[in-house]
Amino acid sequence: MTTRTFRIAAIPADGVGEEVVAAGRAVLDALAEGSGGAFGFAWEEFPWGARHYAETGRMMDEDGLERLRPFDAIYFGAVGWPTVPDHVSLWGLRLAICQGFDQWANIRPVHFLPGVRSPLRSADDHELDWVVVRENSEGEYAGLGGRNLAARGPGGEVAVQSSLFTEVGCERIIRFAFELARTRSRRKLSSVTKSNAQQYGMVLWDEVFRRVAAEYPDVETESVLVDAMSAKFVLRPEDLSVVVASNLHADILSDLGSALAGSLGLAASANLNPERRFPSMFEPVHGSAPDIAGLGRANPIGAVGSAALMLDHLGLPAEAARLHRAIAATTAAGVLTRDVGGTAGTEEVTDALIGALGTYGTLDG
Ligand SMILES: NC(=O)C1=CN([C@@H]2O[C@H](COP(=O)(O)OP(=O)(O)OC[C@H]3O[C@@H](n4cnc5c(N)ncnc54)[C@H](O)[C@@H]3O)[C@@H](O)[C@H]2O)C=CC1
Ligand SMILES: CC(=O)C(=O)O
Ligand SMILES: [K+]
Ligand SMILES: [Mn+2]
Repeated sequence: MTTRTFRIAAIPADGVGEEVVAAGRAVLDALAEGSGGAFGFAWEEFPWGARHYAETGRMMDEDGLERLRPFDAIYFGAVGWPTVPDHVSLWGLRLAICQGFDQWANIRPVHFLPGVRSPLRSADDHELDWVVVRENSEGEYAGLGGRNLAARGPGGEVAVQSSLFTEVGCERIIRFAFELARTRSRRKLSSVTKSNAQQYGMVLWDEVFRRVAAEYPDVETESVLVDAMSAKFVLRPEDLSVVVASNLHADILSDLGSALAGSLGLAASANLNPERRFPSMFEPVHGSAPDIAGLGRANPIGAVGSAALMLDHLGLPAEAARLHRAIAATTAAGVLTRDVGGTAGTEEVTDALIGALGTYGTLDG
């Protein structure tokens, strides 16, 4: 049998990023070992993050993007630590990679897991299953603006932070979301907007949504203002399937969604360059969680779910499904970290996931 070896760049970065990336790597290596040599991972780990910044003055090396470019995928933890201003660390690493590699589609699924109690208690019996599709290249995170102290003197500083909405940028993410909606049992796409207050960018977004929607008559659509959508996430979660939103709106809504599923520690994400001109990057939705970092308590499921999204992207859908089954078997067995009401540590959950791969994982995979 020939072995397909995938070259993966691991960037654990800061805080719990280190713990959950180690967990994800262990689970992926166990999966590869169980494949009987069909595939394997060649890892290279990059020590970028806040510690690297303290040593070098940079979050990542100057030639970082060039060095990452040949990899099949990037497996990322989380960036940010109290020693570095958050806007410096975020722009120096995660946004530098996402925008530098035109990873314009950020996929963030939310679903219930057996054995994990959602704060939406009445919804626990429903199949809650959404995908938030986040515009990941422009919008409110275009980095456009400036600060001007000189013009108005001390105490009068002015800052401008502009959003950029391009027709091309709106269309590609909205079309991507329609295509995704078509693959799901509930063919519905909800567009998140704020065009009542933001009369330029969000109105363009709405117009593109309506125009593209005409090409997908088989997909049910709705356009919902972001404030109302946040209420709908809580009150009518079963009415959502695919939700497409701007960079900022989807950032906020995806944290809300993962909290409603039980914890931020559960949520997975993929930063995709759909044209595959550049490597895509897979990371849990959560940040570096300085409040629990280093204690061995981080929930690894968001990072492991992100590894499943990476397997799908690498053309290994059966292996991705196997990983999802191992996650569900582990939570159903009550092996849970503290954030979801259990007592297990990161390593215990990781061991249970690896064990589940060997038993439940092979049922029909
Ligand atoms: N993509 C990225 O790398 C992101 C980085 N950040 C950065 O992370 C740092 C901390 O940001 P916060 O606002 O505190 O958000 P956070 O997501 O790191 O933490 C929010 C809350 O969720 C909990 N939590 C997060 N991940 C968890 C896990 N795996 N298991 C159990 N509990 C978990 C934390 O303990 C905390 O109470 C900041 O520097 C921020 O800029 C924040 C979000 C995303
Ligand atoms: C930066 C951040 O919060 C995110 O990418 O989700
Ligand atoms: K992250
Ligand atoms: Mn976020």
